[in-house]
Amino acid sequence: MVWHLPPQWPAIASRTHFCSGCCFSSSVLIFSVAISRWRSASMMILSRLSSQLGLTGASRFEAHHADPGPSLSTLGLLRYPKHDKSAADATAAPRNVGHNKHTDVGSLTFLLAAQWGLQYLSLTTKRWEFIEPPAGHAVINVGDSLRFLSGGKLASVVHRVVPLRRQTQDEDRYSIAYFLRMNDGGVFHDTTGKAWTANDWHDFKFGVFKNPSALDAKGRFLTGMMMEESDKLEGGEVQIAVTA
Ligand SMILES: O=C(O)CCC(=O)C(=O)O
Ligand SMILES: [Fe+2]
Repeated sequence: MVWHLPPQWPAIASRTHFCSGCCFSSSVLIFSVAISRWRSASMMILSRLSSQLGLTGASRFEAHHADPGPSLSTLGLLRYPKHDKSAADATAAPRNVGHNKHTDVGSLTFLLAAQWGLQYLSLTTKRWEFIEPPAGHAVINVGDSLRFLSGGKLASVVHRVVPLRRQTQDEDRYSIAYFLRMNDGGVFHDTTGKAWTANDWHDFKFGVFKNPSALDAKGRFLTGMMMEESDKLEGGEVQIAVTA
């Protein structure tokens, strides 16, 4: 889903550079306004989806995302450092820059990025396809908990971040993601019928991100059980995990 950002919303979507010092501290207010607006927009989307699916009362998606939580909803600011494997100092250059294939842990993700790099796994072509950074818009992903809560009626997108040219990225890439997550203790069932609380699923999946080969050799949890049958991709796999 691509979401149009109204012009009066904080102008952070088109930024292609942030430093961790002055840029960040001068942006705290902007980020808090952004979080509040993205949360409102996310709740509106949840409400429309609940109505479309005929959900009522406590089974509506909004009921699992009450404010104040507690919840693990969060804002992430990601930097993918530039690198060039063929450069003279290639040994010192960052390697394996990107984000490995995954589905998002929570309910909805509001993703802003002005630079290329995001790919999704097309269920139609069975290939990784680049998503053109949509100027003035956010990309919105359905995450695992919303997919499971909806009993599979809503699908999560398997996605990853890769350098545009395989070994080279000419500039740092930045993205901002607002992750709306269910209230702690909220329960859903995965595709095997196993019950999880939202926070247990979050913690388990972050363990998988850190150590996929030990905890999730088949990539089932990484991909929110979206790739049970169709893990055959054109273009091969890349193992990438480095952001800063
Ligand atoms: O940086 C991006 O464009 C995507 C980041 C992402 O998929 C994530 O943090 O879950
Ligand atoms: Fe993601």
